[in-house]
Amino acid sequence: MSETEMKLVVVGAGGRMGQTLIRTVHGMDGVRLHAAVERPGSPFIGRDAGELAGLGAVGIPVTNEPLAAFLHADGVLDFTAPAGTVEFAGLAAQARIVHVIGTTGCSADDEAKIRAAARHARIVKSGNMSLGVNLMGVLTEKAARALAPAHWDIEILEMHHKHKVDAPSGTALLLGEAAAKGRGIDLKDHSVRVRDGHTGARPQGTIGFATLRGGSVIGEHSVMLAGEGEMVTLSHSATDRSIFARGAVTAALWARDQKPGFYCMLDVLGLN
Ligand SMILES: NC(=O)C1=CN([C@@H]2O[C@H](COP(=O)(O)OP(=O)(O)OC[C@H]3O[C@@H](n4cnc5c(N)ncnc54)[C@H](OP(=O)(O)O)[C@@H]3O)[C@@H](O)[C@H]2O)C=CC1
Ligand SMILES: O=C(O)C1=N[C@H](C(=O)O)C[C@H](O)C1
Repeated sequence: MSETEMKLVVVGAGGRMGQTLIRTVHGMDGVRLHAAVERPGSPFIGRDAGELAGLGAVGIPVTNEPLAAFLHADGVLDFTAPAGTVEFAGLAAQARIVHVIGTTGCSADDEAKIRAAARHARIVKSGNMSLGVNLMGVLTEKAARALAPAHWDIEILEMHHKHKVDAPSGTALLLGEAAAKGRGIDLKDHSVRVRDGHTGARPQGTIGFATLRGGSVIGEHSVMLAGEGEMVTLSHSATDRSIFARGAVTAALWARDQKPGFYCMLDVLGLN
């Protein structure tokens, strides 16, 4: 075990991403699992984090005490739920450590609290931590900019597993923000998130979202740019959650050398 290895805490350790993160930290150089956290009352408390993730015992029992876990750590990997993420951002600020946030579905109020915590913590937050989706964001921005004068329509389609609780996905919103940036407009004033009944014709300049849920789909996203008689589609398929976990660990290692502040994956990947 090296002294320079970054000591990481996985919060939401029993979740789909929590277990993937534990396996990924175990398999990557330069990092090691320092603690694993779940909420009080969780059936996972006290279980060995490695056994939970299918690795065999690693000697780290899951705890429900995040502050104690953060105090001697270098960073936190957080794919949980908005209320937990806001709490963990405050604790990461107290501990002056890195907080990598993959949690989606945060409200504007949650975002403001997370940004306030970034005065003391080094926070990296993204609706999608994969290299492929962040590249797709850059391509979407470029395509939207190039096609704006021709008034092509932009629609964003996503599909996820049946357990997902927020919509549109964080990725769909990230891609929508990229399209809006390319067009030089504010997404919140131009997005159409629901269509039902007699909607009337599509208002020009809007960015539409459509959401599908079912089965075990990890994450499918398409940006459709539709003109008269032709269409360009950019798409991304996630076939393994380790793409998000590897991105999160890469973000933690990058943020270790940054000043306190709020960053995104484009900063980490040098795509900004
Ligand atoms: N940015 C990205 O690249 C990605 C983001 N995500 C996002 O990550 C989040 C989690 O996804 P997923 O792993 O599928 O969800 P899961 O429901 O499988 O896992 C979430 C885990 O976090 C736990 N949790 C929730 N609140 C707290 C808290 N306050 N303290 C401690 N533990 C807590 C849950 O416990 P309990 O069950 O008891 O509530 C659960 O074990 C979602 O917001 C999802 O959209 C997912 C993949 C990629
Ligand atoms: O909940 C998920 O599973 C995922 N959530 C993220 C999102 O909301 O975009 C990222 C990924 O698509 C998986």
